[in-house]
Amino acid sequence: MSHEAGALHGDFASLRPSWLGVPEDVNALVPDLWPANVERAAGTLHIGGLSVEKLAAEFGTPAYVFDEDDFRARCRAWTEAFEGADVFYAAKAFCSKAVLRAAAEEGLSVDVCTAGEIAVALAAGLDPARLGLHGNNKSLAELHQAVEIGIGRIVVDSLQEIERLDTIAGELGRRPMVMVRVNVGVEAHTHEYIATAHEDQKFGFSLADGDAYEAARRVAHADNLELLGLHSHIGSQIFDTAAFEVSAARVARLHAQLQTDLDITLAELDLGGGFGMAYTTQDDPQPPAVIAAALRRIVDRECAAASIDVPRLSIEPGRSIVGPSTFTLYEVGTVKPVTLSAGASRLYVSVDGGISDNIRTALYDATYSATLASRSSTATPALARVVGKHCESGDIVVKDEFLPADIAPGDLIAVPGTGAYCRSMGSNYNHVPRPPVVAVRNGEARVILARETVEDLLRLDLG
Ligand SMILES: Cc1ncc(COP(=O)(O)O)c(C=O)c1O
Ligand SMILES: N[C@@H](CCCC[NH3+])C(=O)O
Repeated sequence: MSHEAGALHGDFASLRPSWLGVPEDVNALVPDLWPANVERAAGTLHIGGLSVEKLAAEFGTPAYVFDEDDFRARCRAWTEAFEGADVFYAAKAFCSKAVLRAAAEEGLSVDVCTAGEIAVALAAGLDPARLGLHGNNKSLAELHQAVEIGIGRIVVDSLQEIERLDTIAGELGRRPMVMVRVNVGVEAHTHEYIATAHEDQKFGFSLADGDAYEAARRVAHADNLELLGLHSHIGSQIFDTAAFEVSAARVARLHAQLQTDLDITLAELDLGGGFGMAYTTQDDPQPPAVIAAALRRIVDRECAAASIDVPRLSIEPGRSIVGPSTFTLYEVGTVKPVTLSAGASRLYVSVDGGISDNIRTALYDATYSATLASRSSTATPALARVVGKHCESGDIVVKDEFLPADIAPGDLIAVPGTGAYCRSMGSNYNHVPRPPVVAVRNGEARVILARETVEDLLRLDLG
């Protein structure tokens, strides 16, 4: 069945965002939105030479399809741009043994923020000294474990935590490396829920009211803690280099002030993560080299002004490394044209996943794109919305996209840019089991995170 009639009729322009143009070729893949090894061959989407139909037949849908070489190349792009600095892969973006191991093989350290993420890193065989532990409410057990196994750095987030950590370290006879998370007060241009350095939120110590200074002073004077340096992270999915620059300048100034006032040397300065990636044509991320040059320039300038040595830098990108490396493969179930005002219609394309495998659209109003993956089509582009199978009208995966008007049940569609904060924030709402992650490398596919099953869910239901 074709929905061509009406697809481009009526006042449909008012239904789509201004940046979304009608594509000349609805089968074309917008470069930069797809993992490096994805192409359309004989009509069908392929990754590393494997067709999505073959992947769907072998692993089922929905499935996250991960381009491992793309991920590794992005790891290297950050380590090369930040040569001489430490790059921590932020495991919260996506955490599995294979991915943490790959990051470590490419020379990255790993940022973890719970006992669960620590467990995966240890199970992957990572050296605890290459882990950094974050969190605004780490439990006593988490702090104890971190000190006991010799985690490389613990980023403290409250005065209570400094006391707790000092006590635990004393009891264990250890002296952990500590960083102080500074809230630099930068209003980052991103969704409110993923900005972390405006004043009214839970992370870090305020720079403006002196809390950060006091926290660093207390760590420096604690009996059992070693002050490694300061840490700042202003939020996530940020494109504005100026926001990173202002933040780096502020935290570098505090770094210099503490060195002078307390007559100590702070070995390291961590500038956090949050670098944006492209989800649609409206996103234009800066390459790592540009970001690195801008940040280095600021830190060098501040250190020169204070006549102090430039500290070792570290950063913590998550999304910008793993996000673009993955697409989600769905099967289309039902296709429903919905007539809206002025006679225009929108095609509701329902897929076999939804808010349970990608909550970002609902939670942050995030934008994604999609393509018909199992074949190409000569049909007219129709304004479509990709929705899930959940009992929730906000269950939207892709809010606005042009898909061929002949899209039909049984077709496969692919949504790129789903490597970060999709599987890791997944749920089993409506008892929909979480999809697997299938890694493709050297023309071979393997499951690195298994599909959850209904049996898994029933096992937890004790009656
Ligand atoms: C402390 C910290 N570091 C790193 C990250 C990673 O951010 P992103 O995935 O946006 O690079 C986050 C998440 O925002 C974070 O809270
Ligand atoms: N979960 C958020 C990012 C928060 C990152 C952690 N501080 C997202 O999907 O964009």
